[in-house]
Amino acid sequence: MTDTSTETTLADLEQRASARRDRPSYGHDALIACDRLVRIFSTDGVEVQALQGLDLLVAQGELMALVGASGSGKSTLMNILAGLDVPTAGAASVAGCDLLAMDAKARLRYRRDVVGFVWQQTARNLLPYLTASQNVALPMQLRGRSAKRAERAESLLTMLGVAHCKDRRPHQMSGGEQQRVAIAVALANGPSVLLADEPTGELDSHTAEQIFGAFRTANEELGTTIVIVTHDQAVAGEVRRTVAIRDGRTSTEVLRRTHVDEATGEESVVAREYAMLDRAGRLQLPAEYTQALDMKHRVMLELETDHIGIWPDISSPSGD
Ligand SMILES: Nc1ncnc2c1ncn2[C@@H]1O[C@H](COP(=O)(O)OP(=O)(O)OP(=O)(O)O)[C@@H](O)[C@H]1O
Repeated sequence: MTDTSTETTLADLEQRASARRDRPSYGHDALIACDRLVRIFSTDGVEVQALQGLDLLVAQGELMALVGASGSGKSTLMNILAGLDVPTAGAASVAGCDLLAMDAKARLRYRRDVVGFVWQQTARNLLPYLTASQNVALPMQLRGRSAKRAERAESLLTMLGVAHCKDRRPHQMSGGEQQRVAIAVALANGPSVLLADEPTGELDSHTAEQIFGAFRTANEELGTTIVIVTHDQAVAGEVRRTVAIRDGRTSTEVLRRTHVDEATGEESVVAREYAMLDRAGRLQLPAEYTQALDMKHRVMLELETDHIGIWPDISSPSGD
């Protein structure tokens, strides 16, 4: 006699297929969604895999930082998100724009209206022969906006604390003032996302703090989603979420939340580090952890009710 209870019927298969179809896609509710992003550069027959299947989700209204060693892929990712470069494989979308499918016209519109960027080199952000106000008005002019350009430029400069620079050209401003004007330029057309690649790299720590304050103001007052690449630990420590990139992939993430002591009412920021788990179940263990326990090619796993234990392979003493 056959056991019909374990048999899969055609109806079961159809139901499973339709459940898979109806499942929300990866990152469907995120403003920025990078899914297994790959970028390979080929120069003189040598291939460099700058991004090796990077996953990243950023929610609307977030202010977050990206950190990582030199060469880990941060600028490559930023250039892709800025619409200046195209990934080799994977998927990436920002505010509903598919970054792999845009034609030249859509790409231009994307760079003008959807994203704003601030670069490390202060000189790259502003035109030297225009005043601060004219620099901020320029993106609006290029978009064909004729009314209230000067008014909006002035209100952005005021919001970022550099109204006193409105009639000055870049060489008449300090590095910090130039970067704050650069943030105003990036915000001119009301982008959904502001990207900043090492915006405080050329500045001292006090000025860097002021620049970070300007990003926070933009985030809080305009609701702009902001992603900042930084080497600056002080900047990274100011945001709620810092994602670390290692070898072209997101590896760990630090989340910070405000804790209020019940007895004293005192507020403190509690930071917690997490490892990233991708959809295939891959986990990157921090090198310090694996080295401390001499974990090499294999580890033992055990599923407990509320956690998974990971042990070194004791079957061979060296783990080899
Ligand atoms: N246009 C290019 N052609 C060839 N290789 C490139 C190119 N751009 C980046 N790379 C390589 O890709 C890898 C990642 O570079 P990327 O500039 O994204 O790193 P990064 O994390 O921004 O580094 P840094 O902090 O030093 O700016 C590096 O190995 C780099 O040499």
